[in-house]
Parts: sequence; C-alpha cells; structure tokens
Amino acid sequence: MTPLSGHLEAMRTAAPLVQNVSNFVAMNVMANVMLAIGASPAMVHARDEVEEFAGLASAVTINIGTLDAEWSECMMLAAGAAARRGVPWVLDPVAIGATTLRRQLGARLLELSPTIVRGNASEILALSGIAARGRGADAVNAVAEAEDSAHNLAHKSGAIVAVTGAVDFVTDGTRAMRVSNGDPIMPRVTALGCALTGVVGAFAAVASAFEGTVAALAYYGAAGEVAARSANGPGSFQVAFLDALYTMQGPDLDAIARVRAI
Ligand SMILES: Nc1ncnc2c1ncn2[C@@H]1O[C@H](COP(=O)(O)OP(=O)(O)OP(=O)(O)O)[C@@H](O)[C@H]1O
Ligand SMILES: Cc1ncsc1CCO
Ligand SMILES: [Mg+2]
Repeated sequence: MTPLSGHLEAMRTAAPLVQNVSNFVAMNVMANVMLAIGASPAMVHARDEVEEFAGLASAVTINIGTLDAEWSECMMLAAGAAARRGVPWVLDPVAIGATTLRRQLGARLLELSPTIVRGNASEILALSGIAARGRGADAVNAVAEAEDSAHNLAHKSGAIVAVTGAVDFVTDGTRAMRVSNGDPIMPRVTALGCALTGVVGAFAAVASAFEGTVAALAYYGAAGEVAARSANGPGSFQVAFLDALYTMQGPDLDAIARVRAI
C-alpha cells in the first residue's frame, strides 16, 4: 500500500478538477475546504451543462442534501455522464432515509454505479434498506451499527462504502479498514461531512478508490485534531480547520494517522 502521505502529495501535485453537484448549505464550505487541500472545485449543476462538464472533471461528487425535482434530474445526468466516461464519482446520500423523494433518488443513483458512497451511519443503514434513526442530515446511529450494512452495500453495488463518524469504517465488500482520527467538534460545524465527500473525490482522482478514500479520511480527521487544539468552539474551529488542511504535510499525516485493517 502507498503511504498516506504519497496519496496526499499526488493529490496536491495533480490539483484535480472536481465537479460537485452539492447543496445550498455546503457549496461554500465545500469549495473552501477543497481549495485548502489543493484541489480545484467547481460547483456546476445546471441541467444544460452538467453532463458536458463531467467530461472535463477528474472526479464528480453528488450530494442530495437540498434536492428538488430539478436537482434530482441534474444529479442523474451528472452521475450518468461520469459513469459512462469512467470518471470516479462519489455519492453523499444526505438524510436518505427521511423522505420518499430521497429514498427513490438514492435507489436510482445507486443503479449508476457510484465509485464510492460516503455517508454517516444512519444514511448508510437507510441506503442499504434498514430502518435507521437519522432525523435529517445528522447521524443518530453509531458507525459500528452500520458496518454490516456497509459491507453488504459494497458487495451488492460494487462501490467502496465509507461510514464516517467517531471512527470511520471503509470497505470494498471484502476488506475493511477503520480510521480513528477526528474530533467531536467536527459535527458541530455544518457541511463538514459534505465537504469531506469532495476531499474523497479529489483523492479518488489520483488513487485507487479504496486507498484514496482511506487516505482522504485520515487526512481530514488528522487536520480536525490539529485544528481542535487551538479552537474555542465551532466558529474558530472552522477557520483553524481550513488552515490545518492547508498546512498539513505528508510526514505530519503519516505521524498523526490512526488507520488499521480489520
Ligand atoms: N464524534 C466524532 N469524533 C471524532 N471525529 C468525528 C466525530 N464525528 C465526526 N467526526 C469527523 O468528521 C468527519 C465527517 O463526519 P460526519 O460523519 O459527521 O459527516 P456527516 O454526518 O455526513 O456531516 P454533515 O452531513 O453534517 O456534513 C468524520 O470522517 C470524522 O473525521
Ligand atoms: C443542514 C443541512 N440540511 C440539508 S443539507 C445540510 C448540510 C449538512 O448535510
Ligand atoms: Mg452528511
């Protein structure tokens, strides 16, 4: 396996263009996070250009956070274009269990073979068909409760499935890894999970989906730990987090990362 630092350095060297069909809450947060890591984000989602743009991008991410009928159509077009062209694409199934609209779109997007699915425990449980206790965008379930579902979902869909939370779990349906970096203040800032999906996309542009996902999660959590040391609350954390993502070097990442195979 390439060291985590190798994937971070490759991502920064490539500065991949990542197209994000995201949501109204996350767009600004996500674009700033992606610029801080050294990627090139483009929040492009209009029906008339979304497919064409997917041909230019090195990765595509789809987030159903604030969907309506038109967003849904644009997401299907972007995911379809990425899948046809072999561009890695990442699904973020925000609050997928909450409504019929979300469940139905989630099922249709899964048919377009996402390269990676990244969600919190409640979302991964719901996406794999098990009633989960998520109330909206926030997880109510622990990651461990969703590990079997993640395994089955990966097996069935062919996607790498990442369940994030206090200890992240990543599986391709056969092997699995846990990443135990991060800080409990991270879910107190909106859209940090959504922004993480963009970071996963940037790493998937330069690495295999499994290794890239693990590296992205470790880097994100490690930067969260560094930022939390100087933060007084969610406001100062958000600023410190962008700085930590920006300043973290490969050797820092290898030293702070807590990644283990299961
Ligand atoms: N309790 C926690 N302790 C440590 N780190 C955490 C914790 N919760 C979240 N994190 C960190 O935050 C990252 C994103 O996680 P999270 O699962 O909260 O996303 P999310 O629920 O999709 O967020 P959102 O939908 O609000 O954008 C995780 O990969 C992890 O690094
Ligand atoms: C709060 C919120 N509501 C819809 S999307 C979103 C961002 C976190 O997922
Ligand atoms: Mg989320």
